Order: sequence, then structure tokens, then C-alpha cells
Amino acid sequence: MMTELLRLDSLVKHYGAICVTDHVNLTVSQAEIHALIGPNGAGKTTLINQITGEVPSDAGAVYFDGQDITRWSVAKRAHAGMSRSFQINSLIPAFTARENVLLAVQAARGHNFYFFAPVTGDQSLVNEADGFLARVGLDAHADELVSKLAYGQQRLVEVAIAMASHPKLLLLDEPMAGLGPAESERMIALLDSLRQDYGMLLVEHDMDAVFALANRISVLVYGQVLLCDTPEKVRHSEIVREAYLGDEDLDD
Ligand SMILES: Nc1ncnc2c1ncn2[C@@H]1O[C@H](COP(=O)(O)OP(=O)(O)OP(=O)(O)O)[C@@H](O)[C@H]1O
Repeated sequence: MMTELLRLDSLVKHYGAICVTDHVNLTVSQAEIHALIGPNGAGKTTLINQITGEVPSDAGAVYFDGQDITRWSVAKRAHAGMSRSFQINSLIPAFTARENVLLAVQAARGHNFYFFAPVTGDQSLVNEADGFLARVGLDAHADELVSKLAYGQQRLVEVAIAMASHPKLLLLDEPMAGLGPAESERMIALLDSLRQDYGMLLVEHDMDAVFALANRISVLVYGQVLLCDTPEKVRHSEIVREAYLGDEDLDD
């Protein structure tokens, strides 16, 4: 049986009169990639923010790794093993790829050097950072300034940073956004290669990536989970086609 990592139990969030998260139930297991799809404004980002703790929930519960974390702070959830994919602007452009990952490794080890220079003299930290860079396929670019890296490579650095805290769950907010076809393929291959080591919640508009990676897909429309099923079932669901996919032909 797969170990359940994350459980959302009838989670609710209102903004004024609008119910942005409407009694959402969802689970993510170890070694599962669970994709969350839905049209713009469906509430995907809000839901991720409720999982990380950035947005407090109005009702319902969030369980992580067997504990009720509904009232936990962002920091405590991160410490317990949740990692959100960083946005590009969290990278430090004037630092190398290695130095950027090194800062995350230091932070994860509880060193308080985050706002100073990375400690390139500590070989065990450097080795660990290099390990994450190798895992995302950037070992040959460790010494390059992040500002000199291609956009797709910068996104890979973000994944290496997300891994640096040794999380159990990766929350990936549109990792394919802005990537070209070759870069997308590389990101898909990377996430596929990581699937045994993490549970992943993948918010993504790129349907090729979703269908290539997901074990299960939840379809969010107006804050409600319309359907949660295997990619095959979702692909052929009339409800999903009507409510979300419209005329888009998913059989190709
Ligand atoms: N802080 C806020 N105050 C008021 N309304 C908000 C707030 N944040 C989000 N909303 C509204 O909640 C709804 C869901 O937004 P959200 O960003 O979660 O959707 P989404 O599915 O992530 O969309 P997208 O795919 O475009 O990123 C939208 O109607 C949005 O306008």
C-alpha cells in the first residue's frame, strides 16, 4: 500500500462572497505525482497556498505525514517536509548555480548564513549542493552565474533548491511555464526521474506534461474538485470536456 503523505479534508476558503476553495478533498501519496488542473481562476494557486500555510483555511483540515497541520505556520510545515518550487526571482542572479543551491543546503542544515555569502569552504555542503545539481542535470553548469543560464536551466536550479531541504512532498506550481519544447521535455524527464523519492502535487496548464507524468489528476472548477481519477479516465470524461477542456481534443 502506498504511504499517504498529504490529505486535504473538506478544505474551504472564501474571499468575500466567493468560495474559492469549496470543500476540497485530495490526497497525495509517496511516489505519486498528483496533477491539479483547471481553468484560470479555478483556485489552484489558492489551494497550494492553503497547503503551504501562506493562506489560512476557513474550514476543513490539512494532514501531512499523519499529523493535523491545519494551524501550523509556513516554516513549521516546510521543516516537516513540504517544499514548494521556487519562483525564478528567488534565485540570486549574481551567484553561481552552485552558490544558489549551497544557500538552500545551508538553510536546510540550520546554518544562519542565508543573507551572507555561501560557505564554499565547507566541502560537505558543497558536495551536497553538487549532488542536487547533478540530479537535475546541471553538473556541467555549477560554476556559471545564474544570470548567464538559459531560462530552462534556471528552472532546474529551482528544483535543485526545492530538493535541498530533503522534503517528502514537492508542491510544483506550473514548472513548465515559459519553457520551450526541448526545455519542457527535460523538465518532464527530470520530474519523472524524481517520482520514486517524493510525493508531488503538480499544478500545470501544460496537458502534455500532465498526461505524461500524473498517476492521478484532480480537476478543479470554481473551487470544486469535479473529478479525481487516472489520466485515462480524465481524458475520456465527458464532464471534464464540457466543464473545462471545451473543444480541445485530448486524444491526440
Ligand atoms: N487575495 C485574494 N482576494 C480576493 N480574491 C482572490 C484572492 N486570491 C485569489 N482570489 C480569487 O480567487 C479565485 C481563484 O484564484 P487562483 O489564483 O487561486 O486561481 P488559479 O486556478 O490559480 O488561476 P490561474 O490558473 O490563473 O493561476 C479567482 O477568482 C481570484 O480572483
